[in-house]
Amino acid sequence: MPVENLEFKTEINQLLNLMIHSLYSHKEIFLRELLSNASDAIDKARYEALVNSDALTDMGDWKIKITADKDAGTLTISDNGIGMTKEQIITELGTIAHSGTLDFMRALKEKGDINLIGQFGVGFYSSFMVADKVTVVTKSVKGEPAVKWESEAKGSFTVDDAQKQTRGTDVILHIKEDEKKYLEHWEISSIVKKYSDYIEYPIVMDVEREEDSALDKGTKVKLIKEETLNSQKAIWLKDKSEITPEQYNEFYKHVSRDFTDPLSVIHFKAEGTSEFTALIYIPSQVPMDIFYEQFKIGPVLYVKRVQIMDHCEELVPKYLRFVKGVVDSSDLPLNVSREILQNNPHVSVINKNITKKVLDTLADMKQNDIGKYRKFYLELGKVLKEGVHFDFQRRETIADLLLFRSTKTGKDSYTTLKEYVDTMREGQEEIFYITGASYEEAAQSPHLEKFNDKGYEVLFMLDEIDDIIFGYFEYKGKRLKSVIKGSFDLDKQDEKKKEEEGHKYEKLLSQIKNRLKDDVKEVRLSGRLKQSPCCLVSDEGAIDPAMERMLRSMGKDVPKNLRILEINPDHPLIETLSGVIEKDTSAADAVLDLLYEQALVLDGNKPKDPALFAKKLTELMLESLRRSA
Ligand SMILES: Nc1ncnc2c1ncn2[C@@H]1O[C@H](COP(=O)(O)OP(=O)(O)OP(=O)(O)O)[C@@H](O)[C@H]1O
Repeated sequence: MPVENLEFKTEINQLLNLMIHSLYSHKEIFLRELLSNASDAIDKARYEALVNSDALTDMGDWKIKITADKDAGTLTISDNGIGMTKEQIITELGTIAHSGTLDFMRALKEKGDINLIGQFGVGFYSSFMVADKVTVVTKSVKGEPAVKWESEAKGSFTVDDAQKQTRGTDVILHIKEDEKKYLEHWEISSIVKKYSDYIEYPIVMDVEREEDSALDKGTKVKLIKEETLNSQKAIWLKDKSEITPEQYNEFYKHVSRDFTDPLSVIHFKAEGTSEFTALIYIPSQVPMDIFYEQFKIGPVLYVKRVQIMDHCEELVPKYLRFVKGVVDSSDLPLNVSREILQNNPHVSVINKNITKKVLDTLADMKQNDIGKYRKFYLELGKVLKEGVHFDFQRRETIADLLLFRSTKTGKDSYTTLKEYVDTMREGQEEIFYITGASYEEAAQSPHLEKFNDKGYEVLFMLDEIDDIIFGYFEYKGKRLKSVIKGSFDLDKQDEKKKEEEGHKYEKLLSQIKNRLKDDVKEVRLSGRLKQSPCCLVSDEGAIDPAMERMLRSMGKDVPKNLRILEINPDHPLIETLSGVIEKDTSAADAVLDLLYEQALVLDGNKPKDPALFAKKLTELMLESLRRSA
């Protein structure tokens, strides 16, 4: 076939430009990435051989070979893995941008930090940090002719026929003039030890050694010997005492594609009805895409040391989707399918065990190292708390792990549900909470006035999903109740007073109802206001306004939900207004409109008609200035 010249996809081009000009200080990671690709390719071939016995005849002797040719200035990484067909190599290495690349470019734009590279699957392209040209020669397990891919990362790559008899891939790096140290045996060997020691296939290299000659005693001869650079033992199968914290961290970076050290390591072996080993990590940073649908959930699944699946979502509940790691089961069949996984008793035992271990680890951290726990919570608490809604059995255990700011903690401290309940006012039957977009917004809400006045603590719920999670939750027999929904009478005296005032304000209430009939469903006297004249509240079972706004911003069709306007009978504005309306029913209509618009603003909304609102305010300001002029 003639040589084909193809263009890289735009995003890949941008990435390649970055790689070529990168000042990133850990360029050595290119080798880690290529060895990891080689190991993945062997995993795939090995799996293929196991489930499809016709596919590979020469299975076994799996190996990754590194060859440094100082004369040619090339470093070659060869594997006898699955290989690529022509079609695959064009898509995989040029025309589709893997999600890792896209996420990396996006993160780079936001944070401008090349160090983020370790977090994303930009693996192969990191070769261009040390090479000015890369050639890939590969032969697929599918038996198609071998292909050669080549590029200098200048916008395009070529694809051509190649001569290669054996299955697998050779990645040949033409090392840049100033990166020649990567052709040295000691350098390569130390990088392999540092990053890729746990790779379970031998990573070998030909090394020249001087040895005593067997033929001519007393003389030395130079011999080329193949040496294995890695210890090859799957880290999760080693004894804990044999593993250093650095090795644990390095392996974490390998499985998670995160470049920061993990927050916690959980390594355990289960024996009994189900036999498995798990090496699970809690990350220290929230993964960028954790709230996207395409986020890959679950640890890598191995069955008897054979990698079966990159991410096995059946092994962890969704609210623990931030955990990364490896599970190696001795009970599952090698050709395990998604259907088998969904109904397999061993899988549910593993899931239960991991869930318990992670929750226990978090509880322990919270108890013994609250600083570290807060760091975890600020990053990942939002995901963990989904468990209160979805994991009925463990909802109180998870609830005990949650931290809240409240009207009593201030901005920088936290309380827990347990502390809240332990210090509840006598006779208080419910746990009060307020939703809001920020601490400041919630803290200044008029809905809190009476609660503050009477000394009731109110928890702040600042994530959009909070109302859904906590709206129907009971903790130790106490219901959680939103202070912006339903009506409140915080003491018996208030109730009586409201009855009397209801009579006094009858005309005012009916006039407001009349004036705002299209905007609010009800107008009533408030039991929760102290300083403000009015506020908007929802019915007990209604959707939270923050949630409603979020759904609308996502383009969802949410039915219009009329709110209730509550007015404060003790506020001088309301009293004066009532006096005016008693004399002339419609004399204060403009003020009633403003009152409603103001309640909307306080609620985090725009006024109904911002231009009209501004005009009315201007008129009022002018009037007041004229009076004092
Ligand atoms: N040695 C290899 N043998 C077979 N296929 C390979 C090899 N190296 C790369 N590939 C193919 O090229 C694709 C792109 O590789 P790249 O390193 O850029 O990203 P990735 O490995 O998919 O992502 P990540 O680095 O997150 O694992 C791989 O998914 C794989 O399909």
